[in-house]
Amino acid sequence: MNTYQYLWRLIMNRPVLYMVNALAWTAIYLAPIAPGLVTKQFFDILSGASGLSYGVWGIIALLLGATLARMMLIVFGFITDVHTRFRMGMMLRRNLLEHVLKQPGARAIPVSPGEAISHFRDDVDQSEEAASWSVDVFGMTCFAAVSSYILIRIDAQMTLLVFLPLVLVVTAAQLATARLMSELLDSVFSNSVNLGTGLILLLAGQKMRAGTFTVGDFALFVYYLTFVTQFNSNVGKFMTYFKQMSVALDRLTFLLQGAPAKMLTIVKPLYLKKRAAGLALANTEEQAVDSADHQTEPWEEAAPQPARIDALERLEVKQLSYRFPDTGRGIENVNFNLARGSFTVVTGAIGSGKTTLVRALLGLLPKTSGDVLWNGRPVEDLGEFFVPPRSAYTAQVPRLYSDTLRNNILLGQAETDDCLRRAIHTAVMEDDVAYLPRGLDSVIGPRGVKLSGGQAQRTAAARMLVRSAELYVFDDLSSALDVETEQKLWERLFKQRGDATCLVVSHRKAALHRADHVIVMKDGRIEAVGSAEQLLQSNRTFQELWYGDELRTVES
Ligand SMILES: Nc1ncnc2c1ncn2[C@@H]1O[C@H](COP(=O)(O)OP(=O)(O)OP(=O)(O)O)[C@@H](O)[C@H]1O
Repeated sequence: MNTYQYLWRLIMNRPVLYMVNALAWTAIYLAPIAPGLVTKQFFDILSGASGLSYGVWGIIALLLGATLARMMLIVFGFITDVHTRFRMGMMLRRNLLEHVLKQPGARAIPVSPGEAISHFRDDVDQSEEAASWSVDVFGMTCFAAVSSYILIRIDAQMTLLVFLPLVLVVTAAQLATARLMSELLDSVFSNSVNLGTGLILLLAGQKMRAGTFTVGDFALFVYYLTFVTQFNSNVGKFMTYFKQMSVALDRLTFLLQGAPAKMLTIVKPLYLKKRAAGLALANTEEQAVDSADHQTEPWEEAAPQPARIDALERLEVKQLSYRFPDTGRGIENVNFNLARGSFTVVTGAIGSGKTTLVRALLGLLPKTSGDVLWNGRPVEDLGEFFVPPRSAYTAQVPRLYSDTLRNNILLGQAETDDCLRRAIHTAVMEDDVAYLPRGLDSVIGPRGVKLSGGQAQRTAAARMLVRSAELYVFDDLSSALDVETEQKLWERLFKQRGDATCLVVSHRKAALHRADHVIVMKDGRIEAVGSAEQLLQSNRTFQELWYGDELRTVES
């Protein structure tokens, strides 16, 4: 999709609303034609070049009426413009977000979250801006056409001088490279218009002396020139915005990671609340889209019933592989089974593939090959399947938000019974909550900066434990915990988990001791499987990890 097609598809998002907006702004830009002609008449009357047809008060009343009418048009134009822009921007953000949310969680965006947010904000704004200015350019072109027709009829030579700067502007904007900033273009525009004004003054003086040009004509030229100035700089602005829109399109397409750019502009319902006032037309369009795709708004539907799930008896992972496209590293042909109620620890040296394994299993990374079977049935879409109440997951790096501790843990889930208190207790957070100035209602700062590393990890654990799940997956939960706290955490978890199944990435003895099975990873493959006792006898990697941990404990 090139930039023209992108602009066209944005416009076709709400074609009727766009047309209403274009008509409103065309009327606004054409509005000065009438007061220009009235002004000419006024000065011609004063200088005696024309007879008195309306009277001076009549002319003043006409000017006031034209100004009032233009003001009302401008108010209407702003309303239509806001509606048009808002819907374009919402459509882009909605479609982009839908795409991102459907991607495997760990590869949802190809850039950092901060960069993605700025693409969502700035690139969408740039696109909206260019689309919105296309309306102004159309309106101003209509003004240029009508005014030049009137001016040519008065004096063709002078008209050329008025419109000469326009030609310069369009050429300058066309030649402008990415490095030529819009400020520089602006200065080119205003100076070329000043030049034009000077030339008109020089020529008008001569012609007025020769009697071929009236004071009214002069007033009309100067009056229209003001609007031609606007036209010049706005055409230039549109061209600059259009170029920026092309960059914005590239960035937004990059976020789609290979998906077709057309999906950005697919028209889908926005679920905007219907307004009592506002544009009847816009409402009609909204309703048309709504009735085509959806009969009711999501919040008007009955609350979704919790998914009926098939309790986990046995999870089988067969030949699971994933390779990172850039490094070629990852996991290769991983096979293991988890029985209901078992506690399995995945261990291995740094970079051996533990995180990649759990992420590929949960569909957070798109598996290259292999199968996952839940009670013997293959799971089609791992990312959609492995969510509460089937499974809950704590990532190695907790993702916390600038909100209260309570909201960070609940993450939108309703606070029922004493689930929150139990989750906090299992995650060994009760003392931290007691010491925080406002307890669970303390705001923890951007990314949870007000919490220590251990507190942040336990908050993430509480977030997972507050959800009841058949399968709990912990990725190196204890890396920022002291040995004593970690010991407590596993003890409490063992007491409270019932027959939930646990898959834990860890190299710590507190977890390894409790494991029914330990899986040792090396270079992306399973090197050995067994109990900690068996592996201590037979596996060198495991021995190194075990004694290395002991050494670290002694040193600390
Ligand atoms: N985002 C990534 N892009 C490319 N390669 C990656 C990426 N993440 C991990 N890898 C590579 O994949 C391999 C497995 O990494 P992984 O993070 O799964 O190891 P790990 O055993 O979990 O390590 P750690 O103990 O540090 O968490 C490593 O060689 C690593 O360099």
